[in-house]
Amino acid sequence: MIGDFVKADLPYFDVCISNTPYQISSPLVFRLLSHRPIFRTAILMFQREFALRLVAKPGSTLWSRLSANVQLYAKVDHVMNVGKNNFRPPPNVESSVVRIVPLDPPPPIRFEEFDGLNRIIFSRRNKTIHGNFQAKGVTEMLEQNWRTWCSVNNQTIEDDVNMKKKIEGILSESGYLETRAAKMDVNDLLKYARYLSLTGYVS
Ligand SMILES: C[S@@+](CC[C@H](N)C(=O)[O-])C[C@H]1O[C@@H](n2cnc3c(N)ncnc32)[C@H](O)[C@@H]1O
Repeated sequence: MIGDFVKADLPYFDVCISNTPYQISSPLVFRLLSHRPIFRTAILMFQREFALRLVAKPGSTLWSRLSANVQLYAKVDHVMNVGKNNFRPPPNVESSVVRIVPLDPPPPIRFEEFDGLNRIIFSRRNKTIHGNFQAKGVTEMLEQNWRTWCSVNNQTIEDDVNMKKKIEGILSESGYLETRAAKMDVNDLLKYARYLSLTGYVS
């Protein structure tokens, strides 16, 4: 293609095959997943570590915000290893080819809402959700989201809001208080993100 794949207007396509520089791996994947109409399949080459995070399963050491964000929207498979000695001169890193097949229809949540939750809970993925929501800065951000949500939805805000208590209440209601992101699969995360989004805490 001519131009920057991440920024250019993309024409209709059914299949995408690419071997781009590895520094644009993440924007490339998210550009593809947000593209409409949904394409059929993409065959892409990435640095091995990035590819393994794309396909990582919940509970494994590589399960991360990237794995969850991508697997919410697509089925991802590792197709083959491509060793560095296949190139002249050999690069410093190993490569892998992956296949990305977007889910059609896509899941019923905005990417920003799902990623908003993942950003918080994968920052310390082995801590409990409860622990992560107590982290410095997180309570302030949730309060900001909640206040915006209240004003958009014409909800009255009490004078003396105890945000920590409010968040504790929401977390216990959700049933995920003691769960760790490292162990949550995409369905758990989706359910939880929808819950927080409906109550105004992630946006
Ligand atoms: C590793 S080479 C691969 C060339 C060829 N596709 C192949 O497999 O032999 C990476 C290619 O990606 C192109 N490229 C770099 N940044 C890009 C971007 N942001 N959008 C689209 N193409 C890009 C480069 O111009 C270069 O041709």
